[in-house]
Amino acid sequence: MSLELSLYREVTQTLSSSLQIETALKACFAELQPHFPADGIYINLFLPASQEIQSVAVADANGAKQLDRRIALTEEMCQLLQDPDRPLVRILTDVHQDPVTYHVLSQVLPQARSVVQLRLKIDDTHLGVAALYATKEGAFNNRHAELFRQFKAPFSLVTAFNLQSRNMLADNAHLASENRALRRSIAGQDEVVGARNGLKTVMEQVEAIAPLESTVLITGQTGVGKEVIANAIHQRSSRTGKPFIKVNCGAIPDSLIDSELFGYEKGAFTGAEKRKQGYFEQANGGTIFLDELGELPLSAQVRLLRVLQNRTIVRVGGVEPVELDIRVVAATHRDLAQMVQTGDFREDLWYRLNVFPIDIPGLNQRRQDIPLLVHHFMEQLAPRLGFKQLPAISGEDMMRLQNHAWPGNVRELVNAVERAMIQSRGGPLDFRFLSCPVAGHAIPESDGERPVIIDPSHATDMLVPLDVMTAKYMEHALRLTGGKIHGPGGAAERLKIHPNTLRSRMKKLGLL
Ligand SMILES: Nc1ncnc2c1ncn2[C@@H]1O[C@H](COP(=O)(O)OP(=O)(O)OP(=O)(O)O)[C@@H](O)[C@H]1O
Repeated sequence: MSLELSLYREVTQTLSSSLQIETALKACFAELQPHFPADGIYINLFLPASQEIQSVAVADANGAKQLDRRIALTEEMCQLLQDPDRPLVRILTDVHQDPVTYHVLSQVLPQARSVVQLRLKIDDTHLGVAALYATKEGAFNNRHAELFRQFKAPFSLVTAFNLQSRNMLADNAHLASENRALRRSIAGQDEVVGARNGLKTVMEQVEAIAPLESTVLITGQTGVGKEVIANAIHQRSSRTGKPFIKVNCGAIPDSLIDSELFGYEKGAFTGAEKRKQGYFEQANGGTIFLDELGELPLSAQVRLLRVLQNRTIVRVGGVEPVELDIRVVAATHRDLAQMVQTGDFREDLWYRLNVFPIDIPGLNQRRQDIPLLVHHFMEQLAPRLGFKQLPAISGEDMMRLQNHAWPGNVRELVNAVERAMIQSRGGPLDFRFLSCPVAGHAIPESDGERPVIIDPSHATDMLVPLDVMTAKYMEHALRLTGGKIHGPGGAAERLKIHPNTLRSRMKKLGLL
């Protein structure tokens, strides 16, 4: 058998010996080395779409590596490469002889001084080059070029397949990331955990009202998920993508309500150095979410009513009305109908807001959602708390969670899951700190350690107004905190309400 033929057989076999191009290239170089004064071999691909050369793999006597280096080409270089008259095999006694080769090799193989290059083509498509290189100039002659020429087909095939599988892998990675993004966006829509279970009726109302422009009033206890539902309405409306501005009405001091809600003109008051937009203007085109609406003082209620009626605002210190395109979603944990009766809430405003009320049941009325919620919060918290995989929860502890009273609703559940994850030592989560069963109406004190028994059956038939009861309880809380309202250990923290809300209620109840 001639030298050419036996070499061709060996090289073809080694090139097809591995799916790893660098492994195949290394074995191939071992076969070629005795016949060429070469120090190494490389394969480069031409990527016409991005006008780049992709350096794919390189091998020498010491080893081989897969590269993924991309080198940008000029328009002129691309034209040179695609020139049909570019020879199939070329010897460059000095790499400077060819501008494209020099441009590429100076970046990926700066030690190469001379090369014998084989152009890789399939069906007239220029794929790139396979080349032997030497670290000295003028290493190759015509005999080497002729010997190398016969490998055009095997090198082209191997390169084409490698290119195809690389593209497939890249496509797969791209599809996988698209898939993840889609899942995330679907999850975004379904962020409401329990939408098909305990919140099914609520979500039916959300789906029905979201596409309309109607004002919505969301009611439910603190921490029950009112903001989550307000968000779901916005996301499912035509205003999605536009601003969703949340205003905690209970957190704005009375004296600032007007300027915060409606903005102010330059010079409206001392310190008003330039015009400022209020929450309503910021929400223009989108949705304004008025949380803790029951805390809004009567004076601000009048102005809110005017906005709802006219869809215009006037900035503090201004005269011109500003037209707004706005959807109002309001929420409260208070009984507005009752407040209307006691004169604390304007009846006309209540009628305007109460167009489409959505009441969210407390967590203790939808215990079937608890496992789903726990899983959801574990997934949410895991990255921040450094969990590589989700911790387990024993059946006993899941029972404990399902039997707990949850006076703080979903917010309390989030906190309990976070606390259990922080305390976990790699084993299943331990929820023994929630030691109060439902039946006794025992609820944990805000420090979560000791259960407090609240047993209404000990009350007499003589009921006192709820405000009196609330005032007594607040006084009790202030005694325990030594009069401290806000900050760590303050009454607001222990009663789990915002300090401003506590202050405004104390004011209303005559405690301040
Ligand atoms: N159905 C739900 N799905 C996912 N997360 C929820 C759900 N309900 C509540 N949460 C989470 O529970 C916490 C409290 O919810 P949210 O702030 O919506 O309650 P809220 O009723 O508006 O509270 P507040 O009355 O204090 O304003 C948030 O962290 C929220 O993400």
